[in-house]
Amino acid sequence: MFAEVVKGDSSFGKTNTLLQERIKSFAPSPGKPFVLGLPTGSSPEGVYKNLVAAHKKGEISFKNVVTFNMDEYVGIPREHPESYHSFMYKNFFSHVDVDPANINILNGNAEDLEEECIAYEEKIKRAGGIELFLGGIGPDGHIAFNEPGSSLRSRTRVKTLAYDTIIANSRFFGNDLNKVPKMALTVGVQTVMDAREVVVIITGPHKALALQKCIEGGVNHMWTLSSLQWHPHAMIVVDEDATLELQVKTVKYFKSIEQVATSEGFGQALASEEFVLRKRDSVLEKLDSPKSPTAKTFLAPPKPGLTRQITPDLIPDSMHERVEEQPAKGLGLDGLETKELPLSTTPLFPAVHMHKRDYWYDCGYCCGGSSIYCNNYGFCQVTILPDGDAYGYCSTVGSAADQEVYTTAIDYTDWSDSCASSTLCCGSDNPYGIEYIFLQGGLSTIMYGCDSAAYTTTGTPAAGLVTGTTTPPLSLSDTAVDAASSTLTSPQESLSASHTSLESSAETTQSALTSGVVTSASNSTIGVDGTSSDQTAASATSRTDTSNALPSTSQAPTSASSKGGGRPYQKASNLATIIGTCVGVPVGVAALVAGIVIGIKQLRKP
Ligand SMILES: N[C@@H]1[C@@H](O)[C@H](O)[C@@H](COP(=O)(O)O)O[C@@H]1O
Repeated sequence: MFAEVVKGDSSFGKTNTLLQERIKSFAPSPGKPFVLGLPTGSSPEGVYKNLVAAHKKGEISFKNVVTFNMDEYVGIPREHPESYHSFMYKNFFSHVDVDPANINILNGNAEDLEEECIAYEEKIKRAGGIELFLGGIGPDGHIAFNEPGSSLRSRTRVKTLAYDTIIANSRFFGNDLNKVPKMALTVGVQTVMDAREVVVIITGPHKALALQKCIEGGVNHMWTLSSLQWHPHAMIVVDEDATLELQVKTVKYFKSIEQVATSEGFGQALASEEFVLRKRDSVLEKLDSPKSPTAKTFLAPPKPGLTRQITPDLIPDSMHERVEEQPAKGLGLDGLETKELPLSTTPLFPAVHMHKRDYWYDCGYCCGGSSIYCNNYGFCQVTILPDGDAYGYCSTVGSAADQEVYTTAIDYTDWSDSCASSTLCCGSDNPYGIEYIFLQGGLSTIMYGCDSAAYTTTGTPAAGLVTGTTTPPLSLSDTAVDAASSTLTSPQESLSASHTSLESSAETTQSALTSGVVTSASNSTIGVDGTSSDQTAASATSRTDTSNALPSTSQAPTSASSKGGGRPYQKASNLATIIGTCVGVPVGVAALVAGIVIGIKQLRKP
């Protein structure tokens, strides 16, 4: 696309000059008329004036010019002053020597409008196609009446006018929108594009946006003129006002290339089709000459016998069939030598997976008939660390003498700490029994033992170790097992986490004990006068008074010199809660009974 920026009215002069040049150089004759596409509107008015003037001066004849107008309103008589028929005769045809038989304008009053449009396309074709289409645009960038959204491949057809166009054209109808026809016949975008050359006049600031969209934007059916970007010979002649929305760079670019082209002697010349064809023939002749390296004889003919199936047989196969199953032994895919490395003898994980876990067994297991228990009121905890250490923990609340937390740590490998003749029972006579459990092979085997100061003797692992199945004698619940499995972590992580957990457990328990979590149940649940004779039963059952509470951390043995000679004392995280739960229920029940008894007594009072 070429845009020529001219000043004011000179746009008409330029276009006029160009048209005259084209017609003259074409040298039209009755057998070879110049086919000219023409627009209406104020934009081409000046061009028509100039052409008429030139004709009157004898500079140009339109005798052998065939014209095809772009468009016409539907529904207004051709004699209507604003019909495009009237416009064309008034502004051009009546003043030049054009043969009326060569004038083609769409008939907006045709009985069959579609037929009229099809016939129009056919007439253009029979006339040899349009040599030059002159055009203008609407403010919305439409060319002819190809309103926004028109197909860029459209051809002559009936078109509904856009509201913007009706408003724009109302100036010709006394500014009365109702008088503006709503339909028109128009050549299509493709009809314009088929012309050998397209020249469009765009003037005035009201068309600046359309010009910008068409030149700087992409090809878009909302600005149908933009289709000219595809045209090999399109020229837009604009005035300065129309360039207002263009980038300065764009305007300067077009101005500069025009200057260069003119100074180099190219101007806006457009060789005739005949000239181009002649040129092409002579070029082909040269190329085909036997002396030419591109002559046909130089092109190697296809080798005889070399045949190829036109359509290859489509034999379905699957990808795996195309790939070699096994690479050649000793060779990798990329041809590199490979060799099998022996499997490492060091397992990634120790055969025995130690799971860090605090096992709390409820009172039932510790006290109620379990062969492993601390004593009648024992709470047992075993913490197994990934390095194989197991921290045993046992506490009792049975009596003042038993209210001592016992702890020890036993190396997994150091079975001398185990009771050599363990029967898995620390025994009711051993108030400081320790249980420890090892989970082996993902809980498939459970090893457990029993240890206490009294029972610690030297012995072999087998003596103190009993292997069991997944149903541990301590009846680990499914939840406990699941939780144990979920604690599978790297030894380093587990070790560090377990230390952190143990530290925080100690703090939690300390704070729980100090804040009286254990006693709160008795205060709130019992709700009876502590001096009542019924309290004795309640407190005897519940053991929730602070005197019976577990010792604080400071009271617990903390060194290897404590009973059992174990490692530093470790507190359990939820010891207080468990105790609270264990003792809370009987306390609650007792309180309820006590309350009822007191209530009955009070009722009986006169
Ligand atoms: N159908 C015509 C177009 O062919 C013309 O280009 C346009 C612009 O008219 P003007 O030049 O008066 O602005 O008006 C009408 O919509």
